[in-house]
Amino acid sequence: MTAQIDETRLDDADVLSGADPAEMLRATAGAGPQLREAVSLAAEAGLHVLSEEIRPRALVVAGVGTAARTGDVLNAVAGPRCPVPVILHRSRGVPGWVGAADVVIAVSASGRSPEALAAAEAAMHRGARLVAIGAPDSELQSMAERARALFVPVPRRRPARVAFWSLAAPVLLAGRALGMCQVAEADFAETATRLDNDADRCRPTAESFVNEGKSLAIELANTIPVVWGTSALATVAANRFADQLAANARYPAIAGNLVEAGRGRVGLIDGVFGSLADDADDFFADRVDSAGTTKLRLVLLRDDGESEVDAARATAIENLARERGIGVSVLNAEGGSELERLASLIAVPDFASVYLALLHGLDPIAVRAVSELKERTNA
Ligand SMILES: O=P(O)(O)OC[C@H]1O[C@](O)(CO)[C@@H](O)[C@@H]1O
Repeated sequence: MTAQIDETRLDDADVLSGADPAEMLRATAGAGPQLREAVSLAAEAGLHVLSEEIRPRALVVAGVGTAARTGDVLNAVAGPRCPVPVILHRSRGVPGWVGAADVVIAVSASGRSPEALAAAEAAMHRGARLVAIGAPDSELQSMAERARALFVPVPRRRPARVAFWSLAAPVLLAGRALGMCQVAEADFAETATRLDNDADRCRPTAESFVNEGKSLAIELANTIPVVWGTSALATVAANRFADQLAANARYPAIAGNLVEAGRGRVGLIDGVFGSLADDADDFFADRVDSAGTTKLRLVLLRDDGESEVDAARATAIENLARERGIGVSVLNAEGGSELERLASLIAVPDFASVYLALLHGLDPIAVRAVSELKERTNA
């Protein structure tokens, strides 16, 4: 059964502000200024000194949730020519092989996730070069000071997922200083401008028919989103979208790379949430409680960086889905640099996840289940 929705809610300013008491829309619109601020905070923190050091054997990005996504961003922007492996570590501590030849970047917006703190501590004991990124005056900052490590402050923003660019920029700048990726100052500036422009296009006062954030939310309403990226970079954006759909809108979403999708997951389109959902509609046609069945919606995040094979796969999967009556939304990356293209695939989906929450009358910030889980596990 699907939930009743009233699309006009999204074009009613009172409804939007009433359902968004902690102003998630405003926070989402601040992505551009946030990126500019993060670049200058990272410069003040002196990350450039890393360029004077010997290139590490490996770089470990340690953290959870949004903090961990920053490692995906570095990997995607650095691309396949990256001379140093970037390893994401999402549990406490660091991998057993980490030693003095490695760099550990501990990332935590609050500066207190047990995973990032344990990683910072382990890096200290193993003699690895530590860089810490997180809230000022936090446990992570104290630990960085004890270790005489570089520390980049991240202005406190709640929830942590809003701080995506504050966390990602210093990780990229550390990667650049270590000779792992090339991101020019102009790339950051142009990316911030793109984020500003996308925020303007998705602003609450722009009506649904001209507002891609709202229209994507409406397309996804009452569906199970399946978000596939056609390149490594687009896959980072796909995973970020799934994170945002879960946390902001409480929607389950499947995300990944099109290559993997083509090796098995594409079978979803023939299942009970795919083409069989139409038969279920017929079956329930006479029942009063039937308000339509939940069906997949395919979201393709496409990028000029995709290979010819991936482009052909994307078109084929799009057609297969449409032939089965499954709706498809396609977003194309725009911009010159990897960073800007990534941002172009993150900005509108970020807004869509917030508008989808508001469409259902859900506060996008207060996620009760997360708070309850933390209380019950003291985490
Ligand atoms: O970046 P932090 O503060 O370490 O938080 C890690 C993750 O934990 C959460 O707060 C959920 O518990 C996420 O929102 C966040 O990405």
